[in-house]
Amino acid sequence: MVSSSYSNLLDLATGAADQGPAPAALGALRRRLPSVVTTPGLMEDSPASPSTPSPAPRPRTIVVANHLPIRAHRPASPEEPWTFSWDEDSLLRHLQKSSSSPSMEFIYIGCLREDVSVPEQDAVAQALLDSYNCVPAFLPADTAARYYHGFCKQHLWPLFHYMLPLSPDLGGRFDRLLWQAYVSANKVFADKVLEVINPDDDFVWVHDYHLMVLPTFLRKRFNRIKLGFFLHSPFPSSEIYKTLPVREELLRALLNSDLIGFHTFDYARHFLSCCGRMLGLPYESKRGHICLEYYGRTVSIKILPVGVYMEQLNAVLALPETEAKVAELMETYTGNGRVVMLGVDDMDIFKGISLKLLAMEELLGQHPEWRGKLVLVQVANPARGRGKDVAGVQEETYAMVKRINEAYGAPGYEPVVLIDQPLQFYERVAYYVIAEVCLVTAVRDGMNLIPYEYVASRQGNDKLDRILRLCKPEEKKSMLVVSEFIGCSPSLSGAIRVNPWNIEAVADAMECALVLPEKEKNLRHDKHYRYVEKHDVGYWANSFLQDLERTCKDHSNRRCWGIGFGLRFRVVSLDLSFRKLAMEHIVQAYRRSKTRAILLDYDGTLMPQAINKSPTAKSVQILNSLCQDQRNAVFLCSGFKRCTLDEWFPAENLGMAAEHGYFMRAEEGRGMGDLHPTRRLQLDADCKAGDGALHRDDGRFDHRGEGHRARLELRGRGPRLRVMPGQGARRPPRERAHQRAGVREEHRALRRS
Ligand SMILES: O=P(O)(O)OC[C@H]1O[C@H](O[C@H]2O[C@H](CO)[C@@H](O)[C@H](O)[C@H]2O)[C@H](O)[C@@H](O)[C@@H]1O
Repeated sequence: MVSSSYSNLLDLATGAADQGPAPAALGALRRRLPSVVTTPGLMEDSPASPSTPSPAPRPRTIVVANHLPIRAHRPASPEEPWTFSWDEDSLLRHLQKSSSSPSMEFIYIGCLREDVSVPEQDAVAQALLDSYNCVPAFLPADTAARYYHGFCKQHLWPLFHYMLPLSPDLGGRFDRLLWQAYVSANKVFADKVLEVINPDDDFVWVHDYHLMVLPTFLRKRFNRIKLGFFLHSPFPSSEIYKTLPVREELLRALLNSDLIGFHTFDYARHFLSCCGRMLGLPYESKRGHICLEYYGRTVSIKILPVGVYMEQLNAVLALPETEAKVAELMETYTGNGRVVMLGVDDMDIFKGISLKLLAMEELLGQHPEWRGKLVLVQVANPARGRGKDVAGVQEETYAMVKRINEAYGAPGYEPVVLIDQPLQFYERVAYYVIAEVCLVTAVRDGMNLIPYEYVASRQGNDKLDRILRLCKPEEKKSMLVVSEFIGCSPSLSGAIRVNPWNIEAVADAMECALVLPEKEKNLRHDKHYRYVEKHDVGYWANSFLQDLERTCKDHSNRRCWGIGFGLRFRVVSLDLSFRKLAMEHIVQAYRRSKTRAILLDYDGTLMPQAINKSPTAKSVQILNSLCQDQRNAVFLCSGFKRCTLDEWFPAENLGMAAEHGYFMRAEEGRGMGDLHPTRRLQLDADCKAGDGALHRDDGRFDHRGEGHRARLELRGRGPRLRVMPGQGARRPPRERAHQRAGVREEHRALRRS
């Protein structure tokens, strides 16, 4: 299937720059080398003789993310080596541990959270590779700061969470230096992938907004790379996204992936609208999958929210320290007749902690019966970004907690308990176990797994049931109050959904969550638990990787050409049967034929992409002589204005579609000239007057004329005109029949042309 979005087929046809996969020899060499090489040195020959058939390679997925799922421990003295351990809280680690394909090997590429000095880097890289299959990316300190704290945290993160940089104090204005650092950092990650990849066999899975231009670097090197991308943050509405000065670069870079994943339907919808509105790319549904066609490549869209790692949660629930902590918390709270509501959030501007506190204040104000009884335990993890906005959130939180506790507290009773020290995972789980309600009032969050963790923890186990004094499994319950602006919200149909900005409504929802009949709480819990257990992180990862494999299975049946510079690089992919037209074939066919339709494009095809866009005298002369030949129907398509084309191409008998088909001039008696003349003139006249023609964002022009509606579609498979009887003035039946016949004829004429 050939894309309608080729901009320059001549570029493509010169084909010299086929940057397809490495030639066979290089491919074989790469396979003979160990998969990963990080330190220079002599390689031993492969033990297998050339005639020994090599075993089928083990499938590998290279997982690339900003941070490795590793904790690095700095040595006490420079003589000692660094030590490492897995970061058991990392989603990327969970992804591997819950993979359903035991033969799949995972390699991780990412930064360490700790700074490693340049002389130590080789040893650290080797140790990580040998023991953890991890390849660290080391960024120069200034690039790292500008890339992460700069472009990621100051620009992308706020914008993707709907915060516009309206002033230097609010969000911060776009800074091109930070953008350049982002691109450079992505390039460092790309180089690491290129060091380890077996391009014919390996899958690459890139994670999150930190690495959005990485797909372009990778596809540039290996045109047929099997590449997936998952965005963990929200993808904002196109009205927000389009304010980003590098909006097109990021979209085009993502489109160099084969599969792009989002947590929710809305994020995917926003991305697709951006592709439609900013790049003119429509999407389609192919056998139940949403796809975009980008220069002949199929880019699939995956909508699947991530899940929690159930095995780990169950293991932590069974720990003796968890049981001890649960018993301790039961004594502190339940033993004293308290009911706990729980919030667990990073202390950042999008988590809505202060809105939650306002709602708690409102609840206690409106419902005196809860005073002395209800406790909001708010766990606040340290923010991951830095800046005055974070300090502002902290200040406001402390002030509000103080105010509420002063207003409604009593000796031995604090309505709000703020825990702003990092908790161990088992401690957090213990809080989940004893909490009657979990509250998430973030104003924006990509997904947020806190409600899932809470539900799974409330399911608990037999021992915890005894500590909680639950007699029957049916008595298990959990209640969720969640913001409608977070990614997990659509999956939690039993949660009470709130607009976190509506303080009274949140307070009502909190109260409702407390007083709902027990039976109702049991049912909601059961429903959520069944969902959370099934849709765990393994389900998510396996489903993504399966879709990636499916999307890439045709790669070897395509011919690929890389075109475009820098971040405009893209791959044109064509069927294997596609052949470059040879001049002698054209000349022979031209001589043989008696009736010829010659369709020409004037935007970069007939003439080079030049500053002076007017045709050369020679082009005009050739065009004139083509038009003079009675056997030829010549038609010129262009994005230029009609008056400009009229001036440049005075040839008689030349058909023309100006402004990408908005204006059509048919060469009389042929091609477009076969259109029903009255209708065509009427349409043309109306369009000229700007009357009744409506340009839509999806590349369609709708026109309402007397008694008919016309739609000119410029996207997809090329210009198409559909004329339909309208709801306007009704005509007599005979005239209507005549009209329909005319419409059919127009249709046929257009298809022919
Ligand atoms: O702070 P960063 O290092 O830039 O990382 C951003 C966040 O990444 C992770 O959260 C995101 O992915 C989660 C899982 O898909 C999702 O639940 C969450 O909504 C996303 O924001 C990480 O869990 C966060 O701590 C980071 O802030």
